[in-house]
Amino acid sequence: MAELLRDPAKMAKAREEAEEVLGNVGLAQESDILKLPYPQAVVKDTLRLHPPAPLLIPHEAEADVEMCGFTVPKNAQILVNVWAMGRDSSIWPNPTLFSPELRFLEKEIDYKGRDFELIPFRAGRRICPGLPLASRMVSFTLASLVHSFHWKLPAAEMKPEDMDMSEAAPGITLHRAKPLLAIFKGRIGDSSLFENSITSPKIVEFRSE
Ligand code: HEM
Repeated sequence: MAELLRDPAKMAKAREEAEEVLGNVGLAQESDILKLPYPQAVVKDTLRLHPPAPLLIPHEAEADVEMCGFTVPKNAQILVNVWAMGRDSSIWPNPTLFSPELRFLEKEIDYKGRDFELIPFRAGRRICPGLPLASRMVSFTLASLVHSFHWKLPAAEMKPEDMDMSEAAPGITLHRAKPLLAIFKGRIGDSSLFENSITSPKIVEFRSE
C-alpha cells in the first residue's frame, strides 16, 4: 500500500485492472486473484524491496561446505541477506525503483523457491510452509483494498515524494519505521457495506507492530 500510495499512477493501474475484471459491484473473491496479475506483481516487487524477514531465519551448517570458492565451516551460523539481494544492481537494474510492471508482469520469476534471486520465503527444505496462504492472502487483500476504496495520502500532512519510507528491524522482522497514514473512501456499488467510509472519508493507520 505504501508503494502504491507513493506512486498514484500505479495505484490507478491496480484500481483500473480490478474494476475491469471485477466490475463496480460486489466484493472481490479469493478466486478472482488469479485474474489479477497486477496485484500479484506488486506483491512480488514489495517482497523484493521490503522482505518481512530480511535475513531469513538463522541456520547452522551441519558440516564443512564448499560453496562458490568459500568454505562454510561446520557450526557456522548462516544468515541470508535477502534485503541486500533485492537491492543488488547486478541482479536488478535500478534496484531501488519500485516497478512491478517492468520486473514481474508477464515474467516467469516467482518467490516460490526456484528463482534464487527472489527468496523472501527461503528456498529448499525449510522454505516457509505458510507461502501458499501468504501468497494468496496478501495479493487478495491488496486487490480488495484497491477495488473497494479510493486511497490517498493525508494531503495536508504529506505528498508522495515526502513519504518517509524508512524501515526498522528491531527483531527478526522488518517493517516501516513509522506507520503509514492513508485516507480511504468507499467506491464500489454496494454502499451499505461501507456506510461510514462513503459518507465521510476516514484516515486509517497501517501499523506493523
Ligand atoms: C508474506 C508473508 C510471509 C513471509 C515473507 C514469510 C517468510 C518466512 C521465512 C523467511 C521463514 C524462515 C525460513 C528459514 O529461513 O528457515 C518462515 C518460516 C515459517 N513460516 Fe513464514 N512467512 C510468511 C507468512 C507465513 C504464514 C501466513 C504462515 C502460517 C500460516 C507462516 C508460517 C511459517 C512457519 C511455521 C515457519 C517455520 C518453518 C520451519 O520451522 O522451518 N509464514 N517464513
